[in-house]
Amino acid sequence: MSDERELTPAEAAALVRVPTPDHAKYARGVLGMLTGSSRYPGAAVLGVEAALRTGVGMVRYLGPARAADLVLQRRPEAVTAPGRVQAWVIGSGMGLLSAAADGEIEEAPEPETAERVRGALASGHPLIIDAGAIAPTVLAAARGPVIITPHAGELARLSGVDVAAVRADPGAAARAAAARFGVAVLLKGHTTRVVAPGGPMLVARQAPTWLATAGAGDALAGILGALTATHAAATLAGQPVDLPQLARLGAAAAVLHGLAAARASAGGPLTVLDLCAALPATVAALLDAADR
Ligand SMILES: NC(=O)C1=CN([C@@H]2O[C@H](COP(=O)(O)OP(=O)(O)OC[C@H]3O[C@@H](n4cnc5c(N)ncnc54)[C@H](O)[C@@H]3O)[C@@H](O)[C@H]2O)[C@@H](O)CC1
Ligand SMILES: Nc1ncnc2c1ncn2[C@@H]1O[C@H](COP(=O)(O)OP(=O)(O)O)[C@@H](O)[C@H]1O
Repeated sequence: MSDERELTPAEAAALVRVPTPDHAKYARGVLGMLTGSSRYPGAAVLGVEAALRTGVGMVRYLGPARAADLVLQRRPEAVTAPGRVQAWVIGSGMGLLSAAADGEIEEAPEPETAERVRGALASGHPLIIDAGAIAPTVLAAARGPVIITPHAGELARLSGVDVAAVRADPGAAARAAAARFGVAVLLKGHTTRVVAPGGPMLVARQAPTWLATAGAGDALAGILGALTATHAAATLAGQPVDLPQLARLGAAAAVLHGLAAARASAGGPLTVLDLCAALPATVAALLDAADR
């Protein structure tokens, strides 16, 4: 018997924090992004674009200089100066990061970026860990609650198993990694599965197959980052961003991502920037439907 359960659009809508009249940018939430590299600067641009269009008080983009220039060209709203942050996205478009037991990052595009990654891992804030940062040593250095966002290949690498084993039973592979590493796991694919250790298996299936396109995962990390930062900013009044809540936010991000992809696709191909452009109307439609 499958223990999978689809997160409904109404549940996803309930996880979107709508700003109230007394909200200013810091109260809405600040997302820090350590993404991109000179090899993959586009991943930084896509993640920032997706986060801003999902809705957040501020994005601080703190990755390497070339990527920062491109991010600012596309999105002058992004702030590239360090400062207050309530949640972090780390890893999309970065090389393989590995942290030694003492928290030392051995490989990173630039020393300043490595230092910032160390700081983010030690901050205690919720962490969305993507792509090359999905490594046991990085997870061991993380102090805050973590959700990882692997595709099947990245989950296989993390778990030390063959990708065929992940594909044969993706739910079991995600659940095993969650238990082993003490993190929430969002395993991407046509069906995206999200699970926290010992929690229910939440799934999202809204995405059209046209979504299998380079950079789609970078946008998903940005969407999840925005949802997480807005919740982390409200922790005192609301539910803490613990692992079960991170899993719910992950499933809500996957629902939004899939619905925005469907809206952008309209039955045909889409680009990731098309998906991002469709996010505000997708959020509005989700909230509108939940209101009725
Ligand atoms: N415009 C950009 O800057 C882009 C940057 N990207 C970044 O590129 C880096 C590498 O991404 P990839 O892991 O896709 O790299 P690769 O395409 O180099 O793949 C690495 C390995 O993972 C396997 N793999 C890839 N997708 C898989 C899947 N869905 N299931 C099973 N195995 C899979 C590949 O076969 C390969 O063995 C990441 O940091 C990513 O964030 C990508 O998101 C593409 C767009
Ligand atoms: N066949 C598919 N149908 C629908 N969505 C898919 C399919 N394959 C992949 N996706 C989605 O596309 C995105 C790809 O992310 P990822 O593998 O990280 O690629 P990239 O690193 O190029 O961004 C994920 O959100 C995943 O759920």
